[in-house]
Amino acid sequence: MTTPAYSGLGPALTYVHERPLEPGTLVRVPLGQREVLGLVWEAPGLSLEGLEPGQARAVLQVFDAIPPLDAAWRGLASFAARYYQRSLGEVALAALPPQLRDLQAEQLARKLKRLAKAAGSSTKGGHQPDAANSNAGAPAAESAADNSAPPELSPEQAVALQRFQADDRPALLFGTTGSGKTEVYLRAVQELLEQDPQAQALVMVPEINLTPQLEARFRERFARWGVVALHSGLTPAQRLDHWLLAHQGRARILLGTRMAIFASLPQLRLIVVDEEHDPSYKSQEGARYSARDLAIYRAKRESEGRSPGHCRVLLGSATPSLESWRAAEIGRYLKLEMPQRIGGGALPRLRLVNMNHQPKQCVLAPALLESIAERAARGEQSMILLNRRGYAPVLACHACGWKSDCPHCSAHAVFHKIDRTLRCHHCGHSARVPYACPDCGNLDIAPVGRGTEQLEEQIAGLLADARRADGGPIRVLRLDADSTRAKGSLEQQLAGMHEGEFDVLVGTQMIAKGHDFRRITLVASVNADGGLFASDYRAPERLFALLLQAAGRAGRDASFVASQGTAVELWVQTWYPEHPLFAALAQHDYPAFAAQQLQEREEALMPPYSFQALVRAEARTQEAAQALLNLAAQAGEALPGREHLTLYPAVPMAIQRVANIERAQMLIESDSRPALQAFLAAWQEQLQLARSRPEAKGVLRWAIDVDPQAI
Ligand SMILES: Nc1ncnc2c1ncn2[C@@H]1O[C@H](COP(=O)(O)OP(=O)(O)OP(=O)(O)O)[C@@H](O)[C@H]1O
Ligand SMILES: [Zn+2]
Repeated sequence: MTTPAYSGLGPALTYVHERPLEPGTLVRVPLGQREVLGLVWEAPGLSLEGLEPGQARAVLQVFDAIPPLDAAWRGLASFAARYYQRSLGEVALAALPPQLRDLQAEQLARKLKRLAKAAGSSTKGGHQPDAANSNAGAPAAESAADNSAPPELSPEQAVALQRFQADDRPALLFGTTGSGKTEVYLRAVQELLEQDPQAQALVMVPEINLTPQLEARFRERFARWGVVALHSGLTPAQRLDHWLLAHQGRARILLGTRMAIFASLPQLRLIVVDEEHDPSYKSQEGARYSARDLAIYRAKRESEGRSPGHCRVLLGSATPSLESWRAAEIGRYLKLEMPQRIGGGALPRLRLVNMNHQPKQCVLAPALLESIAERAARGEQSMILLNRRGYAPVLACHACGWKSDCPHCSAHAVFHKIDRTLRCHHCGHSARVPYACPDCGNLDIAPVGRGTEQLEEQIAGLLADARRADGGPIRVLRLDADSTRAKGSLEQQLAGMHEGEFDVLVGTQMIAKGHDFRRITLVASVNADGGLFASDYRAPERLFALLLQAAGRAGRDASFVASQGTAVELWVQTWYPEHPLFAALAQHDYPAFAAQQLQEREEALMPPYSFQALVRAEARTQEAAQALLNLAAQAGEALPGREHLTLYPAVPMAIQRVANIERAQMLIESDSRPALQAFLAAWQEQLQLARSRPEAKGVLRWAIDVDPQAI
């Protein structure tokens, strides 16, 4: 009984083999005219009696050079498929390294031999696998010696670690920015691996490129145990190597992005989820799983039949998700707190800039600009957050009202001055900036609004006369998805920032995340207001986290701050300085903010007090997309769980058309997770049936998003 790597096939398929195969064994099987990778799955109740010879096809190859995927892993895949409403085959096989699909059994066997040999020759002890070094396949240069001695834990770190180890619940490490959460992760991993010579640890981070320091620290300290990485930036060959090393238990530490939650780790005993609030843990395609939520499930599943705390989870954040925060408040998770920064440094003081009182058209308030210049002159760095890339979000003609809309999407094409293009950030459409207004011929078309490209240009202009500490002109660095497209450029630019090559860092949310900048003393946010009034109920939570995380990049080196005699500040330019969000921000009071948000959510019966799913349909016309959802909703009236659910009418998505495809969505809400789950499982059939109705002609696809993060 195997499930091939293609979705939409429904239940597993039956194959025969001359000898029994253990569940979890990787095989190659025929499927139609093709030969595909499959996984042997348990099929309780399946009987081969009465099966005519030739009715089931034969397994072609058995990958017996590696052990089968274990029961806990299979349990995780089944659960994820069920919970996120996808087929088991899709989830299970998408969780395997893609290159495995193209491999013959003997090729795999050869690869394993090579890996084993590399491991044997690269270190005396034989524990450090060559491929553990993710640096583009370069041979492992580091010796197996433990070359960096861990620092002594701060009292708060020591208490947190001790309490973590004395409990068996999932733990939420609520540690302020710069409180040294990473060191707690490192120590938890170290003590586990020392105490259990087999144990493996999984450490997840939102985006690995953003935290090269974290990766470096794990590699330095734990080289002897084999550290491998798993993320989308690896070559297919590296990904396979790393996966195999983890699967064989030879790499004992796996560092990865959300996809790593599905890695095979037969001796898994600890899962760390750093920056657990980060939206990137939720997949936005295929099975829309939350790696953080699956971490909780996986640890529980791994502990089944063993001691309760056999596999532990450690979530960490200075701004936890409200879901995790609440779980910690009610004792479902263990709450660990580290309110102090390492070195006792202060958190930045909030300075709200009331934009109603600034000179007209001002980009940065004069006082802010002055403060940035003064800091640069003293050798301090500043960081300016603007969560919008490009030069301007739209070009407009003031004569006729023409706007630079994307021809394929219901969205503006963004003006990028660098290459004079209009680029759609939704479908990727790109066109040259027109010389004159395409509608009326007016030559005077102008950018409206501001993106990072423009901010970078303006700041450079505004600070043209200012000087850095060495007397040279101020250097501005811009970091966003555009400036870091080339491989390695993000790492390189970040390194430059760390080394003090730049005075001002301008960028999107990627500059606010996790970085341990040592010389930043000022952080400014220049267009946060959008988040104050957005329609998505998660917008305030996102905005608060973003601002607090951004603020957390400042003043991280207490002795530097003291020696400079400087004031560490968070500047926020806003048209709404009275907004209550800023009062909580001024106090750096996440618990107060969370309490207020949770109260609102409870009153409105929003998650985490209710459970949601979003069904999205894509079609040639908006009518068809909506019709599919509405028809399926009608057909679902009698399904199990329905009485506990609210189905809202289908509506166009916020960006209704992308790449000429119309998109609609329907929100489903319930106060009962099991009811929602039961309904969704049964409802898929109705959605499928609704597709063949004439009203739904032109529907291309639909998908369910359980626990959606954006509505
Ligand atoms: N016990 C310790 N002794 C000395 N320095 C430490 C100790 N623990 C951590 N540090 C240092 O403190 C700094 C901040 O630590 P870290 O980056 O882990 O903070 P964090 O809690 O992850 O913050 P953020 O949430 O902002 O990412 C780092 O430079 C780290 O090397
Ligand atoms: Zn577009």
